[in-house]
Amino acid sequence: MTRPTRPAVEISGARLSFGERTLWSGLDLQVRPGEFLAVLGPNGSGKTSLLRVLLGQQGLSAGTVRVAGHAPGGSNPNIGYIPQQRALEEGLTLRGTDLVGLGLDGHRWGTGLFGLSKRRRRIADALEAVGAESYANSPVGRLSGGEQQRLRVAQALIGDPEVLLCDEPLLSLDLAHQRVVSGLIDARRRAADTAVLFVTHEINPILSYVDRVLYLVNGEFRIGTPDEVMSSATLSELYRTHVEVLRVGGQIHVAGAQSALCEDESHHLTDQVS
Ligand SMILES: Nc1ncnc2c1ncn2[C@@H]1O[C@H](COP(=O)(O)OP(=O)(O)OP(=O)(O)O)[C@@H](O)[C@H]1O
Repeated sequence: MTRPTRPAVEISGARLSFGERTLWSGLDLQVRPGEFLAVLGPNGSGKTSLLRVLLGQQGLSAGTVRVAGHAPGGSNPNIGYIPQQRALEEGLTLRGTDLVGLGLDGHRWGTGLFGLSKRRRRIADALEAVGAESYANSPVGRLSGGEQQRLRVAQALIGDPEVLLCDEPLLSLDLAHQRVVSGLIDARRRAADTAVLFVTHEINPILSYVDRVLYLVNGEFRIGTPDEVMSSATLSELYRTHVEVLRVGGQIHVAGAQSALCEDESHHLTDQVS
């Protein structure tokens, strides 16, 4: 599919405040078609809120935003969304094919036989792309976290979105599944020029895919390549305390500012021993 040449996401002069508290302000960001942007920052820095703004679920306090050429809100079939990983209820009898088919809602499909068979084909292709064919007819509540997550990726990608918003899609997946899921997302943006905004606490599993980082801390932010943003100088400035960034074996390890970063430590240790 040919993508428009305009930015996939355009954010200008954006501010989001709740009462006295400003999560971010003066945010200007343009995300290109096919670009992979990682959104990083400690708990409560406003990463999920940014996705909610792009989805039209949260209004800005100031500024403007356009996603796939439109103001957010309504159902926008040009946006794919992978929500934060939550285990689906065990008793849920919905099958994988049904879950993935929900991703086609908002798209126009004929109701005749042709429309239905086209829809079935589309669902089968999406399931195949994430390697989920073997469990596509099982009740989703009985599947493992990794299997459920593959189905969510298929659901988000089935409409061939221009913009893919991912909220911690690797959370609670083991390393092998982290690689599979992040690899699928990367493959799609390369093949179809899909812009990816990927909220995460841990950059290492996706480091080789990331073009730019948006790092949010305490009302401040930096935008740049991983080398520009993930440096001792930049993070020390952002956290207003000494932070040491080490590159070891192609991975980034952040030390210091323990209280602000403590949740990252277990992930770093996991990665180090792998
Ligand atoms: N509608 C709202 N009204 C008031 N406060 C809100 C609202 N939505 C979010 N917040 C607050 O804004 C802050 C940022 O929340 P957000 O979920 O965006 O952070 P986050 O960076 O995604 O955090 P985490 O890493 O913990 O998921 C939190 O302190 C949250 O309580």
